[in-house]
Amino acid sequence: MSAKNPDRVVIVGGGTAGWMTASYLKAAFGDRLSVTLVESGKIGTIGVGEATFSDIRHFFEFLDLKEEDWMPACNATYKLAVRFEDWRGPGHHFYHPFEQLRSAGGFPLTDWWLRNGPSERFDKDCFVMASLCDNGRSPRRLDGSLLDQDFAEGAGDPAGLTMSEHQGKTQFPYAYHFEAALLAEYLAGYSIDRGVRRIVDEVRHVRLDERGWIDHVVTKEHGQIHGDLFVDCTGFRGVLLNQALDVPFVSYQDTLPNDSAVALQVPLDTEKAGLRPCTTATAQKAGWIWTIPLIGRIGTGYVYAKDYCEQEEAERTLREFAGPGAAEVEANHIRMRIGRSEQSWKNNCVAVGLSSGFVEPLESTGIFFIHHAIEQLVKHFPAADWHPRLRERYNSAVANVMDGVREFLVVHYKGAARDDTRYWKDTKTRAMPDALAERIERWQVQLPDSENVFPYYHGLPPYSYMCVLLGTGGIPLRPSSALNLSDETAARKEFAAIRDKAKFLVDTLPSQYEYLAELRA
Ligand SMILES: Cc1cc2nc3c(=O)[nH]c(=O)nc-3n(C[C@H](O)[C@H](O)[C@H](O)COP(=O)(O)OP(=O)(O)OC[C@H]3O[C@@H](n4cnc5c(N)ncnc54)[C@H](O)[C@@H]3O)c2cc1C
Ligand SMILES: N[C@@H](Cc1c[nH]c2cc(Cl)ccc12)C(=O)O
Repeated sequence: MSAKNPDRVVIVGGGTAGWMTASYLKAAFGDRLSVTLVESGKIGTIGVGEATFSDIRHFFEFLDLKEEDWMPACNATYKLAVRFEDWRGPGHHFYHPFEQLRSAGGFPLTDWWLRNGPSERFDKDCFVMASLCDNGRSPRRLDGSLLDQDFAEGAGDPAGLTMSEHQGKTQFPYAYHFEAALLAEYLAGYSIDRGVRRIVDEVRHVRLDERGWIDHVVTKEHGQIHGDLFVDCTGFRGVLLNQALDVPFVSYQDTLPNDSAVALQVPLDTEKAGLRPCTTATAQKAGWIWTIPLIGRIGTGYVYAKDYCEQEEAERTLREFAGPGAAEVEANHIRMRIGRSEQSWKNNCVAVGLSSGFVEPLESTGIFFIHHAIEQLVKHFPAADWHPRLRERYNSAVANVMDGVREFLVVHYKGAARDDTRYWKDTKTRAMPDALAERIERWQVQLPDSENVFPYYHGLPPYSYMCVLLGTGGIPLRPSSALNLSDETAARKEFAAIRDKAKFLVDTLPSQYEYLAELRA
């Protein structure tokens, strides 16, 4: 056992996970930590991964990066919500926004809405963001100020807290869309400027010592690369953790059958088309299509289950959906490994990114998983004794985040009212994660709250569950019985205030295109 604290990190993989890890570790430990990143020049990155959680702002803040520093370089746009289309039935849409749910008389507005909502749109009645999305508004004014002082940036949040310690405080009003490859490139420049050594080469062998810990990796042209801690960012291959250290992979496929995707990058005249400030997930016969508006192009892709749809049919469906602008664009077909490694940290090897785990991008969680993993790695960084408790706590936090998100995604399918194809019919009878069936039973009598959703931190607050259940429409819900005896004056006032604020914001905010054109000028 080494007598010194580990201070040499070797990262294998140069995708979003690799460069997010390298840049964050450098920002955390500076020159006290040596970081080497090895990435193959021949094995491509996954090439997708463009929408995020709002928490990602803490990543950029930690690196001391402002929006004007990185957004133009990554063709980035704002994301106020996910817009779900055709999940309840043809022509229906609803939003899952970045906006705290208000209460009246001690009960969430959604309870009051179920009892006697002002309209058939719970999202427009309970959240201002739904109106901003419907009208293509920017979350910032042309002077750069945020849309509303209610969303004060970081108000009262001490700097440096991890995401899990932020949840439940001010819900920041937006996330981002960006070109994954451009972000990786930007972070590579940031990292190399701060002393990260980049080696473009393929790792051919992983050499273990007598304890089964990684002693070094052997590359094709740069020989042996030694280190103390090895970070596996090799994507779905899991070259270090799953292959060399033989850590099993726990599949989620029995509950989430979507295992394939086909993606297109469709050129876009942004000025002519405008910029919808949200990700769109449009339900299809055997899955759903994502639409992510970027500067200059639309990122779009069909996530589907190969047991219900051949890849040729999936590509045809996507091309028809994307329209003539996609005619000359090459399709990127992807097989997705759905699930997580049994443990993401074994001995002196930590997996971050697809090598650690992945679920379909329905709620844009891949980069959230990376960010969470890196924060937790810093929080549990080993000392000379490599205390196993640190690894155990890390593995538990990472496993819970992925298991919790998996459960949240299953709720989308269990709740989807549409049942027009074998795929959608099967969603209702498919296996569920343990305890979810009981949770769904309870939600039909008492809406989701902090006591009856997945019990460990997984990045999603109870109101996210409310949005999905109310939006998909397939699970019968009812308001708290206490409202039968409650005065609804306060709720009526709250609904009126939301309606008035939404109208004011739509009337006074610039379009997203107008704001970003200024930012890029
Ligand atoms: C269809 C799809 C849509 C997605 N959409 C989103 C989204 O909207 N939002 C989101 O947050 N996430 C999304 N994701 C997830 C996101 O793409 C990934 O989390 C992110 O790109 C991280 O990928 P990675 O760096 O782990 O792996 P990769 O991008 O696959 O990178 C792997 C790296 O390892 C290197 N490598 C592999 N083997 C070796 C070797 N032997 N030697 C040296 N180098 C090696 C490769 O060269 C590459 O650099 C999506 C994923 C898929 C599949
Ligand atoms: N911590 C997450 C939770 C969240 C709250 N609203 C949304 C909406 C969507 Cl589309 C994803 C995630 C979330 C965050 O603040 O990003």
